[in-house]
Amino acid sequence: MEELSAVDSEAVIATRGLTKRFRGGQLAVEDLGLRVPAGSVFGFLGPNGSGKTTTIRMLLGLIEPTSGTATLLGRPMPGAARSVLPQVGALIEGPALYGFLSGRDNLIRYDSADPAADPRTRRARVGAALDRVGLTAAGSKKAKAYSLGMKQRLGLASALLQPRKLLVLDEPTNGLDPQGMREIRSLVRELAADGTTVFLSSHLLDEIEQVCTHAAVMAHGRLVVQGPVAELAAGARGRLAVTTPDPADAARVLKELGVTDLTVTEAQVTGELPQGDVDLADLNAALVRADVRVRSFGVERDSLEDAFVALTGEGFDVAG
Ligand SMILES: Nc1ncnc2c1ncn2[C@@H]1O[C@H](COP(=O)(O)OP(=O)(O)OP(=O)(O)O)[C@@H](O)[C@H]1O
Repeated sequence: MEELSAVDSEAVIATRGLTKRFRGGQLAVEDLGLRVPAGSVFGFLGPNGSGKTTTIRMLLGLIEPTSGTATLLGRPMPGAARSVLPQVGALIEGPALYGFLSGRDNLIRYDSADPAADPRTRRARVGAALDRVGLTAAGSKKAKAYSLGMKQRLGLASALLQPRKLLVLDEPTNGLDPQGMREIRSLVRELAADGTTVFLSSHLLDEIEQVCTHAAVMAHGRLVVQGPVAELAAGARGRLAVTTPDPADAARVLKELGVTDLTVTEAQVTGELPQGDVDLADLNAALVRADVRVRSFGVERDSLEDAFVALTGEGFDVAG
């Protein structure tokens, strides 16, 4: 078992051939090889139904894989669950809260259920966790009076009662308003700055771009791509945009130079840059030589969303 950690000691989560077929025959996750580097904020991205929750449940030892292996903090799951899980904070599905108890009392109750938690230091631990998520002032309010964002933060506080090497968050901003989303995102950044590896699933691309250092993209139970977010976004080519009072002439020149998928409007031409190395200065010079008057000239950087669509040929169910 120890060789597993020797193979990839810097990976906090590593899976090989991880597969889950449910009893009804539904193949939810297929041959997944995931690698989550230590210290990363890792976005696990995919449309609804692409297998994210099923993967997370296998990682945490809540369900058995049909085949393949998973290691968490270098130890095999589900075999090492008893020694590994105390170092992992998890928030999957909405947090289970007692509405009639205050936020603070919810955490006290949660902490009391942990046999390893010292009762003498409980109040201090709960106070620190409330402080961590910015709920100190609201700590004595009943949880049922909390906004969704506050409930989600209280759930995070419960995952932070003990020091954690890894936090696993399943759709932590689902159902939150923009302000609630921002709060969770900044909390995730703070936790990562303290050295905690954060693995979070989301179906929102811009969220992943804003907060994650690394990402993996799932579609139909399979891994499409994984790596540093900056590299994933660079995977898609940029789109050239030229603003000009002579769009027809500009389009003709650009076409001759290999620009494809041209779109011409009254004052602008956009198109896909040709494959390979293209010097934008040459394109601009060619336009000028052909007496095309250029007001602005540039490449619109593709987002991770463009990269995703290019890779999978599908978009996201953003409403879902
Ligand atoms: N217990 C189960 N029994 C049978 N099929 C299941 C079960 N759980 C999930 N599935 C199916 O497996 C596939 C992947 O589901 P999963 O919940 O892992 O996706 P997801 O990416 O987490 O989506 P969501 O964000 O909607 O939870 C879906 O087609 C789902 O219907």
